[in-house]
Amino acid sequence: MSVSEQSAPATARKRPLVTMKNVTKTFSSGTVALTGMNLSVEPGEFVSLLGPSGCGKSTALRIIAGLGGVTSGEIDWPSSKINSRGLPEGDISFVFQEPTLMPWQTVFGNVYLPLRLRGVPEKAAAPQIREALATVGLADFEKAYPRELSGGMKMRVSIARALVTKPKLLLMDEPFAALDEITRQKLNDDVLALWKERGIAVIFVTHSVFESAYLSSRIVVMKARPGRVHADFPLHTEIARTAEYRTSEDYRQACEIVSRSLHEAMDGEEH
Ligand SMILES: Nc1ncnc2c1ncn2[C@@H]1O[C@H](COP(=O)(O)OP(=O)(O)OP(=O)(O)O)[C@@H](O)[C@H]1O
Repeated sequence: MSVSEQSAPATARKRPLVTMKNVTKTFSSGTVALTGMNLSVEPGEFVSLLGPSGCGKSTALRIIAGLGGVTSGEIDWPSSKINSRGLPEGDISFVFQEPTLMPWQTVFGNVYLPLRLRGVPEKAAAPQIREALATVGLADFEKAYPRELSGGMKMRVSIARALVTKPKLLLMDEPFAALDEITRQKLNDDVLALWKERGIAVIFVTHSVFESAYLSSRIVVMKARPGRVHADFPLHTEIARTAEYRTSEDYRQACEIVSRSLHEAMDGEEH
C-alpha cells in the first residue's frame, strides 16, 4: 500500500516553511474563494493541491506567493526572514501555467531576470544561470530565443528562472497542463529529480489524479464553494518513481485512493 489516509505523526514534523492559518479570501465581486483554509508545508515536502475547478487552488498558491492578500487569517513563515512586504525574500519562486518568457531575450537573458531585478551584475550571475540551465537540461541553449524552443523547452526555461534564486519553496500552478502527455511525463521526472537533488519544498497545483499520485509526498484535496481542505494525506515516496512505477499496483492503489477522495470532495457538485 503506497498511501495512508492518516497524517504523518506529529513527532516526525519539522518546523514549517509556510503556514496558512484559518485563511479566508473574498474577492471584491463577492466570491468567497477560500474559507477556513489551513495548510502547513515543511522543508522538503512535495505537496500537490488537487480539487475541482474553482475550489481555490490557484488563489491559495497566489496568496502564499504574496500575489494577493487574505481577507482574514494569517500566513506565517516560521523559518524565513521577512521583508517589508511580509514575504520571505528570496525563499519562494513561482512557475505559472504559461512559461511567460520575454520573446526579445535569449534563454540566458530570461533566466537572468530575477537576479537582474535584484541588481546582481550579469557576470556575477552567469555561473548560477548556467547551473540552473544545466539542471533543466538546457545547458546548450543559452543563446536561443523562446521562438526557437518547443513548449516543453520553454517550460524548462521557466523552471530554470524559478530555480536561479535557489528558493526553499517552489510554487507551481498547473505548469504542465498545456503540454502533451509524453512531455508532461518527462517534465514530471525532471521536477522530481531536482526536488530530490536540491531538497526544496514544492507546492504543485494540478487537476490530475495521476500526476499528483506520481509526484507527491503529500496530497491535499480541496473542496469548492467555498474552497477549503477536504483531505490531507501522505504518500510513501521510498518507492522509486520510474516508468515501471506508472504501471505498478502501488501506483494504481495510490491513484484509486486519491480519485476516491476527489470524488468525495465533489459530492453534491454537478459534473
Ligand atoms: N481575481 C478574481 N476576482 C474574482 N473572483 C476570482 C478571482 N480569481 C479567482 N476568482 C474566483 O475564485 C474562485 C476560486 O478560483 P481559483 O482560480 O483559485 O480556483 P482553482 O481551483 O484554481 O480553479 P481551476 O482549477 O479552474 O484553475 C472561483 O470561483 C473563481 O471564479
